[in-house]
Amino acid sequence: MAIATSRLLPTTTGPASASRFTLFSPSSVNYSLLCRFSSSSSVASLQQPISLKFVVNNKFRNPSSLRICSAATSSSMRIGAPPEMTSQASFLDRKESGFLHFVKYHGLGNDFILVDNRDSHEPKISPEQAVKLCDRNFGIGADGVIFAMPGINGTDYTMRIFNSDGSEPEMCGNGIRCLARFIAELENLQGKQSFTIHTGAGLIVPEILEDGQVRVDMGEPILKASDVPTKLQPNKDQTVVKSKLEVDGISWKVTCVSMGNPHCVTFGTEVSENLQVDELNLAEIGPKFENHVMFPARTNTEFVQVFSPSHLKMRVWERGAGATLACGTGACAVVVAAVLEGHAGRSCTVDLPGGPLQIEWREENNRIYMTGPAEVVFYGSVPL
Ligand SMILES: N[C@H](CCC[C@H](N)C(=O)O)C(=O)O
Repeated sequence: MAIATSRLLPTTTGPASASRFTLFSPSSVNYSLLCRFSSSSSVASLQQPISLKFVVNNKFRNPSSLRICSAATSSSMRIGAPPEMTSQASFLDRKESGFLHFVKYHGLGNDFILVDNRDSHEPKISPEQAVKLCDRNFGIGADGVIFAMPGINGTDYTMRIFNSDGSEPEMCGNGIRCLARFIAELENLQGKQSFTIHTGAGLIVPEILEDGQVRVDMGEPILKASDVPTKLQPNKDQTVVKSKLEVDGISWKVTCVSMGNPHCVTFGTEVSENLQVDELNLAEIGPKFENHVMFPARTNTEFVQVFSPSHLKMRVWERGAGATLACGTGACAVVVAAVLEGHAGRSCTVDLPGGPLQIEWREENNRIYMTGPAEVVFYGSVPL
């Protein structure tokens, strides 16, 4: 009997006895469950279907039985999967109509709903549906929805992505690492793999490494002001490096870089270059950069602190997603800006709130390489 281990993650912060769990069961079946909570001796016997959210350490492939070891309880619980779940068919093969079957992934906490869209170049859901599904209270909760689609012009696959506000960006660094791992799972591929992915930023090549991390050739940075795009007055070489941007009466020094999507990188203001990023009120200042008139396509904004020429710390306010725990294209733009402004070398560790990324801007080919994790959070189905 296959035992898939998992951990319960209470989705509420209330006392353990009040923990509520949400499972997106791969079908409409819910589970009845007997729960013992460590904070009370009474056994809460819940006969009506409730649901659980759990992190499945193994693939949800043959869950003839699941042992649930709850973080909220000291005891383990056993639930039986409904009959149809015990077939060899993997959850990933489910195709019931009227439901969206998805896998939730995250790259350093920048989280996405991944959809197997290999049968069509048309996304399975609309931007409006993506907004609803990304809602962290009324939906699944995510920074965006990513579609694995058939390749174009000889690439293995195509990636399209909707931000949580429904807008469609050209590229997503953390997202393409998650997409690579998702594709490997769909194709049942183990070990080192690399894929050619057509994106709005052109050809991107993620490679799954032996240790499960993903290294991505993110292509070349775009520095020409009109291509970022930004309306800021460019320097003689058409780039915007350490230029002045007025936001709410404060003069920021910014460098603008596109990784297929626009980025405005700042290390500080005209008055103080030594930014303490943890002190920033992103919710207050982020939207003013994102929607600034100088960025006709809006912009992602990265606020950077320099620890050393090879160690940077950043926080990000993303276009169409707000403050996220990580931004892969943003980390790449940050290293480019740090080199151009003379703060750092071409190989850096970039600390993000969700964890570190390794970024290298190679001089010999002008391409940027990003290395970082991509993890499954849970599998689910949601009625459309
Ligand atoms: N919100 C971004 C797309 C996602 C980028 C970020 N999540 C990454 O990892 O690169 C934009 O509208 O350009």
